[in-house]
Amino acid sequence: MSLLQIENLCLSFRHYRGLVHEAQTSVLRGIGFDVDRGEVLAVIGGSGAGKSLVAQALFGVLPGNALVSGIMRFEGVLIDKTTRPRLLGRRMALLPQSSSHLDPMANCSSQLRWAARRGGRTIRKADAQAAFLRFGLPASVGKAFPHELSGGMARRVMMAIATITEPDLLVADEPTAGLDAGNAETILSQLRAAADAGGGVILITHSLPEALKFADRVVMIENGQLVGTEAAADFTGSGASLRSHYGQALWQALPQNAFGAANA
Ligand SMILES: Nc1ncnc2c1ncn2[C@@H]1O[C@H](COP(=O)(O)OP(=O)(O)OP(=O)(O)O)[C@@H](O)[C@H]1O
Ligand code: NI
Repeated sequence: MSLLQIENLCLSFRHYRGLVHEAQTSVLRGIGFDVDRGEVLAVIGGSGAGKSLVAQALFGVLPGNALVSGIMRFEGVLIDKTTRPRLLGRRMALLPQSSSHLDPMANCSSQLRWAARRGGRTIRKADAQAAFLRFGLPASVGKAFPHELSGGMARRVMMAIATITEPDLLVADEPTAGLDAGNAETILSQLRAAADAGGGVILITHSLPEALKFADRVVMIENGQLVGTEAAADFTGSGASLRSHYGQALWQALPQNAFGAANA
């Protein structure tokens, strides 16, 4: 049984035109994919494609004017209002795209401890320091407030928070945005290690090379629709093994392949 199944996920936003006319804008249409234990699944697509909304729908953190339909299951159990609170933070955790999700009024160590407690764990000072160190952060970061962090540090603090309970499913929404190559590699390697240890990981990214280096499969989203699911290993050579046009186009668009094609 898959760790996570998403079937026919549709999402639209309700808004008003003028004072009385209600309209709906459809932003996700018929999205479906599975994630298995031991797997990193990359969700790739351009800006505005709908990647973050898939994650927000899964975690139930959409704005009030969102209308969602479709089926999501965690280990076969339907994710709904009753089951989701038992899963969040314990069995599945989200690394959000924006660091505005950190509480501006609390230091990083408190936020890490809260996350652990929400997931049913109590951590000691040494555990907190070790969690920060895993992402290249000094122990002193524990006393820092979010406004004292650089963008890349804030992202790494959020990663420490998301992973503190060792969730079965980790969804990382553009985890390397704003990070230098070394820190990006650290985070992506930790995601890979979480999957290799038996968890499932969804890696949301713009970058095909990043996805291919760390993921097993790649799901492609364009304009709110799924336009291809490919094994990462099929992005090779001329791309003849790729089943989707979108996958082939993405592969051909990589600079090294365009160079190869020009010299073929
Ligand atoms: N609260 C909202 N109300 C209305 N439209 C929204 C809302 N949030 C997102 N959208 C729209 O839904 C679409 C998908 O947004 P989403 O944030 O999922 O894109 P994304 O693929 O994550 O992009 P990026 O790579 O830039 O983060 C966009 O067109 C966006 O404008
Ligand atoms: Ni996004």
